[in-house]
Amino acid sequence: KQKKYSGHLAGQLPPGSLGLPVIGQSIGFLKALSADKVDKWYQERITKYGPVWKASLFGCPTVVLNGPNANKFIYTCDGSLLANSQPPSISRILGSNNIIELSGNDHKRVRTALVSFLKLEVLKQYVAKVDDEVQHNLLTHWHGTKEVQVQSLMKVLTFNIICSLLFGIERGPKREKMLPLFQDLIEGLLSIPINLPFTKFGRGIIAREKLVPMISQLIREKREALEEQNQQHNSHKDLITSLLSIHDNDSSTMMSEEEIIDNILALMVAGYDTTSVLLTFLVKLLANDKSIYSTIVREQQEIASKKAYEEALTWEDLTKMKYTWKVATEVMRINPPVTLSFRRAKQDIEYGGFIIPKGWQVMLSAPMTHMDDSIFQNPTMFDPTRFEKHAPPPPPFSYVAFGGGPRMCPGTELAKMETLVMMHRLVTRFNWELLKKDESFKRVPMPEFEQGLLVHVKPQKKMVSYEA
Ligand code: HEM
Repeated sequence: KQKKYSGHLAGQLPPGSLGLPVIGQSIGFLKALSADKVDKWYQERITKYGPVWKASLFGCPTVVLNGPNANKFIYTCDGSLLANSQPPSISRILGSNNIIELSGNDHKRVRTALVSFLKLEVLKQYVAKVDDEVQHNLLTHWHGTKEVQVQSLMKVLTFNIICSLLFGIERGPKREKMLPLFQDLIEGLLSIPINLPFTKFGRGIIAREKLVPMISQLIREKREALEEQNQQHNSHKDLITSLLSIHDNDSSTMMSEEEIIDNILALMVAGYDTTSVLLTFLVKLLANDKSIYSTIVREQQEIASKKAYEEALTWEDLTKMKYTWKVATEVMRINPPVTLSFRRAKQDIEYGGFIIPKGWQVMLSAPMTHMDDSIFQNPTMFDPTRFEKHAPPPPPFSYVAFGGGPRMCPGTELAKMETLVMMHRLVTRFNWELLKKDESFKRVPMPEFEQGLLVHVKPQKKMVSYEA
C-alpha cells in the first residue's frame, strides 16, 4: 500500500523503495550505468512498479519517469515547476552563470546569445575551418602511425574545433596549455566535492582558477579588436566576438564578462565528450559492418571525386551526406552519448496520478524510448533506414539523443558538421581494423572505451602518394 503524501497537494507518492539512508540505490544504479545496462535496471522497476516510480539516487529522493509523454512533460515543463538541477560540484567548477544552471528569463537570454552563433545559418560559413582542423588532426595523429587510440584522438579533435570556432584560439601554445586544464576541469565535474589539491574535485577547482584569467585576457583582446574595427564589417569571427557584439534593446551587451566565462567553460564541457563519443562509436561500427561501411564510402567517394584532394569541404557537400547522418542518428539511438537528465521539483507536482513532492529530484530515462519496440520495431537491430524520408518519423519526444523542447541541445548542428566532415576524411583517406573486435566501454557517465578503442590504421593509396 502506498504512503499518503500530506503536503499541499493530497495524493499518493509513486511506488518504489527509497532503500538505505544516503546510499539508497546509487550503488546498484552506478554499477548498471557503468556496464551500460541502465535500461535493464529501469525495466525491472517499470515491470514491478509501472511507468512512474521512486528511488533514492545520489542522496536524493527521486521520481523516475518513462515514455514519450514523460519526456515531453520534463523537456517542456515550465522552469517554475521543474528546474534544471545538477550536482553541486558542477556549479562550483563551471560557475553559477552557466546555461545549464539557469532558468526562466536568464536562461532564455543566455541561450539566445549562444544560439545566435551556433545556429545553422551562421555555422554554415565555418565548414572549411572545421575541415582544416580535421585534416590537421589526421595528418598529425593518424598519418604515419600503425595503431591509434580513437577515443582520445576524437577528444583532441573536438577540443581543437571548439577552440577555433567558439573561442577563436588558433593552433599553438595557448591551446596546448589549455587542453590539460580542461581535462582536469571535466574530471572534477562529477566528483565527490572534497576540495583538496589531490582530489579530482580539487584539481577541477584549480583548473578553473587557472582558466578564468586566460579567458578574461582573451575577452579583453577581442573587445579591443572589436573597438578598433569598423563595427559594420564585423563578421562574427568566433563565439566570444559574437557575444561581445550583440546588444540588448538598451544597447548594453547581452552577457556580462562573468557570464561569458562560465558559458565558455560550459560549452567546452557540453561539446567535447559528446561529439567525440559519437565519432568513436562510428569508427567501431564501420569496422564491424562491411555493408554500412561500403554504402558510406560510396556516398563520400562520390563527393570526393568532384574535388581536389585537399580542397576544403563546403556546406553544399555536407548536404549530400544524408546516408552518413542517418547512420550517425541510428548510432545515437542505440548508444546515446547522454543518457541521464536531472531536474528538481520547485513545487509539489501531480503527475500520472501521483505526487512528486517539492525538492525531489526528477530523473528522465529518456533513451528508454529508443529501445521501446512499440516505437522502434526490432529495437536492438541496427537499421539506419528507420530514418529514411519515406519511413514514418518517430513520434515526438521518442527520439531524444539531443533532448527536446526549450533546452534541446543548441550544439546539434555543430555536432553534425564535425561528424560529417570527420567521417568524410576518414573513409576517403584511411582503412582501419579494430585490434579487439569487441572492445567494451563503461559509462562514467559518458561512455569510455576500455583501451580507448584501439585500431590498426592504413592510409589509402592517395595518402601514400601525398606523403611521397
Ligand atoms: C553528439 C553530440 C551531442 C549530443 C548527443 C548532445 C546531447 C545533449 C542533450 C541530450 C542535451 C539536453 C540535456 C537535458 O535536457 O537535460 C544537451 C544540452 C546542451 N548541449 Fe549538447 N549534445 C551534443 C553536442 C553539443 C555541442 C557540440 C555543443 C556546443 C558546443 C553542445 C552544447 C549543449 C548545451 C549548451 C546544452 C544545454 C542547453 C540548455 O540547457 O539550454 N552540445 N546536449
